[in-house]
Amino acid sequence: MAVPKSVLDPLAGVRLNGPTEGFADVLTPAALGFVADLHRRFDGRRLALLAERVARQLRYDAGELPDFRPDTRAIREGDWSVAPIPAALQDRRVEITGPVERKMIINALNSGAKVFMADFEDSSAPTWANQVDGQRNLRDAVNGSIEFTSAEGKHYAVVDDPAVLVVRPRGWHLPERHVEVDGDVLAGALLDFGLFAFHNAKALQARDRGPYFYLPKLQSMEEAALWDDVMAYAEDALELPHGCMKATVLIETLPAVFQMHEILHALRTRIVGLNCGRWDYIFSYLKTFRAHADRLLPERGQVVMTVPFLKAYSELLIHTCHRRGAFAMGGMAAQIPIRGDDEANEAAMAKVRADKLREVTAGHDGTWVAHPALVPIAQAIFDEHMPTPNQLHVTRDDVIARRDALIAPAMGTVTRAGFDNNVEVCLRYTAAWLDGLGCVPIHNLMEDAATAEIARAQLWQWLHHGPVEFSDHALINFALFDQVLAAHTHRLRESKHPGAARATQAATLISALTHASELRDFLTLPAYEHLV
Ligand SMILES: CC(=O)SCCNC(=O)CCNC(=O)[C@H](O)C(C)(C)COP(=O)(O)OP(=O)(O)OC[C@H]1O[C@@H](n2cnc3c(N)ncnc32)[C@H](O)[C@@H]1OP(=O)(O)O
Ligand SMILES: O=CC(=O)O
Ligand SMILES: [Mg+2]
Repeated sequence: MAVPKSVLDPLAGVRLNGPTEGFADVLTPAALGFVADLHRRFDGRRLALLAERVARQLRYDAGELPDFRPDTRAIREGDWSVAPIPAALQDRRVEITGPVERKMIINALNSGAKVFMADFEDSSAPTWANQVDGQRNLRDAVNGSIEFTSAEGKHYAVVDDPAVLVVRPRGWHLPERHVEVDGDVLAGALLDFGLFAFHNAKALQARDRGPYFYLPKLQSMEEAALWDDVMAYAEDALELPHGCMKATVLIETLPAVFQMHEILHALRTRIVGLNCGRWDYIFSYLKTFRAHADRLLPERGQVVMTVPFLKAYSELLIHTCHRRGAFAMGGMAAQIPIRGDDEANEAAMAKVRADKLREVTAGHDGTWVAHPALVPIAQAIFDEHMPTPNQLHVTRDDVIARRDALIAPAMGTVTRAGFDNNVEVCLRYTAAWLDGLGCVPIHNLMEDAATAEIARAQLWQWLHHGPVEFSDHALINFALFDQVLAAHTHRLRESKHPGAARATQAATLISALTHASELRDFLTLPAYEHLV
């Protein structure tokens, strides 16, 4: 591996605040020097873009509504396409996602899915050990040496023709406090991207696969351009061909839906597609309109992809991508297999099938699943309705970009059960996350950082924009919230659920965030203060 020329004294100015024992093979001086170099070149821009997010949100709080940008009209109306897409990514009909845990990586690579998105974001709790072990696991997956033996003696190894690996680093907002450069805390995104690229890009490039990334939670084309510059610099520094690092961007914030052409354009030499990250998108809708009492959402179960603002978003994404030669990936249905109850399982699988059928017939080129058992289900539907590797030819010229449709309020109700479920999910997810688990099943649904954030943001809105009524006309109030939270905290503490030992700590956090007069941007930022 060539060491970037700029890294003359790799460790000068780098301080590790986490344990290093057992991590030396990942945290090599050259790898850390590379990451520090990225920090010095790009962190100032990252911080400025995060400040722009705050300023943008203040404008929304003051009544402004998100809209298409007048200054980028030429990009939207111009005639251009993204660069050709590599063979390994031409057929992405089913993508499995999951945290960077060793056994799950092997299971995901073997799942039969075309792509495995290895996730340092929504499904990962960024403990220092999770981050560094995750990098080692991915390096071993790339070099073909990954194996695992469970406590029960079951052996795991990767089969022939595994899924294509795509890595999702953390979003721009998350810090990695275990690494400081020149006294600044490193960005989680730069650590995840930097270590993965440093250890694997060349090896991947040498095969018919490459260094491929999913980029989460972007709000603007400038944030996309920052990623483009980081990747271009990394390609030079690691002596890789320009454009070999490929990106798929999640459109999972409300501001970003108004800049899809612009984001594709900013990354046009390396972007492969956009993905409908529906859960964060709903969370972002809630956050963007945190001061708009006329745009509260009904309970989570009613905010499905056929609700007008979500339908408008997914269809505009398909139309935009296909106009530019990029793939329009679908998203994640939250249902997972239910063991021991055939009827409930069949009902859950029917919901997954319906969701995938909607996606493929709308024109999506592929979709996400959360669990290996869902791969054949999603694949059967895409195989039946998408005989070609993708459907770039489905242009969806019927779709018109209309601001009001993209922000339309959603009708529905809040039931006592929906309120109770939001409290339970917030609490149990936060407790599991504090215990180092970033994705857990709760009542047979996958819950991760994005789905839990919806629950948290909704509770805040219903309580602060009151009086909000339940469907039975009783009022939602803080006394009830406190009572329901206390009951769930007690139940969790007594249970064997993940995070049971963290129940009280999680409850204190959720209570503070819900009572606070301002809706905080991310649950994971204050929670990170408590993570080891
Ligand atoms: C909003 C978004 O960002 S979506 C993307 C982020 N979310 C995700 O990636 C979801 C990932 N999924 C998961 O973490 C898990 O499926 C959960 C937590 C939802 C459920 O996990 P479990 O309850 O352990 O599932 P279950 O017990 O049915 O697992 C059965 C087997 O499948 C494996 N498995 C389950 N999900 C996955 C996965 N996503 N990838 C790889 N293997 C998996 C398990 O490791 C287990 O393997 P084993 O039989 O060899 O021991
Ligand atoms: O990252 C995906 C989402 O739905 O959020
Ligand atoms: Mg997300």
